[in-house]
Amino acid sequence: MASQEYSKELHIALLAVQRATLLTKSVFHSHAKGTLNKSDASPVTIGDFGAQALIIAALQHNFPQDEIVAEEEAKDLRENDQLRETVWDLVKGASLSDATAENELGGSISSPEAMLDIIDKGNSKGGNRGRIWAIDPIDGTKGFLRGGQYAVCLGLMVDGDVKVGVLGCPNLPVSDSERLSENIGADATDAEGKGVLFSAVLGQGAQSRPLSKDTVSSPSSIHMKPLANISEATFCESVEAGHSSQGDAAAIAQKLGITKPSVRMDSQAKYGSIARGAGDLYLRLPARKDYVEKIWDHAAGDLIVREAGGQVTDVEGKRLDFSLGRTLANNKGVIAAPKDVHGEVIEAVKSILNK
Ligand SMILES: Nc1ncnc2c1ncn2[C@@H]1O[C@H](COP(=O)(O)OS(=O)(=O)O)[C@@H](OP(=O)(O)O)[C@H]1O
Ligand SMILES: [Mg+2]
Ligand SMILES: [Mg+2]
Ligand SMILES: [Mg+2]
Repeated sequence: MASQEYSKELHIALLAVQRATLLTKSVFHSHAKGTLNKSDASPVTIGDFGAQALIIAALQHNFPQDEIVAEEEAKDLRENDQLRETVWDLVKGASLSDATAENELGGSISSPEAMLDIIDKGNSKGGNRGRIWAIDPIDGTKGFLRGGQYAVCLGLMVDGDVKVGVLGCPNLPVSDSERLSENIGADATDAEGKGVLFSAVLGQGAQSRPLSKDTVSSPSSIHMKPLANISEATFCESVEAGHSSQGDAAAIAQKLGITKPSVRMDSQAKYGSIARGAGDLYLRLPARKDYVEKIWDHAAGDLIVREAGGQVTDVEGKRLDFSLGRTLANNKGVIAAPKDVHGEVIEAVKSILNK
């Protein structure tokens, strides 16, 4: 069989996300989390730094010419010896149990200094030319800290268009058929039956597979759930009220006749959940006028939902534009829904937001 376009990129992305996701799980279970507050008051942990180092190392080994846009930088680790050592201890011990898979990722990083330089390789400005990977080593860091939902996120853009996307969600159920419940955001655990990788390649559909400790497991195709009536929909939104205008979300739901309470969960696990039909809609309404969304918070999820039969736009109905640099400078908010009802949702969104 002729290999499909982007098959190597997908394979490496799956392995890299899997290895990094396992590192974040080990941080959750056995380490002090080394939490710092960044200048925007959001948290970053040793898990964020470690996962970013592992993913970039794997990309550099396989695709040395590619550029990388990643959320974190090594500055705090350069200034704090103890923090650097803690992250290094984690990173040097992280490997997939399958030797072939680990080899494909280039094996371990050689030294703490090399690790810092690797983390800082995620400083590309992004843009509309060439191959650029977008990495969010832990999306939903607050969810991660409280044992809720979070995701390790990786997307490949070529000339500003997302071609490959992978999400590692260790606290979501493996099963695609389990519908979302209200407490999934707060009470998630990575007990038996939990841990899933979502992926998509443009034009080739979307898939899920169980998170494993060695090589990647075999996939199942995922699809958004057909909605006979929009009023039956379950919609997802952010946990933090400050990230999304939840009063407006409730008004939009009411306008659409939706009576079920929203499911609040952190991270791109929201995109994965609707792509597999566990939920139906994702509403992310702009709350703070000055907040501009980052490409690493949406690249993989946008593609996975579209390849599962959904449409993803901003609140005005414009497709997300990943070609403008590190941010979605031309978009406000995100509305993701099955293709055939997306227009109806946008009309409701506009009617509430324009009031
Ligand atoms: N003010 C504001 N408005 C909107 N979005 C913001 C804001 N501040 C931060 N962020 C980014 O949101 C990422 C987490 O999004 P979530 O949907 O998981 O939000 S929430 O945690 O459920 O509130 C989170 O990603 P991580 O930093 O990777 O956790 C942030 O990049
Ligand atoms: Mg962050
Ligand atoms: Mg994020
Ligand atoms: Mg993050």
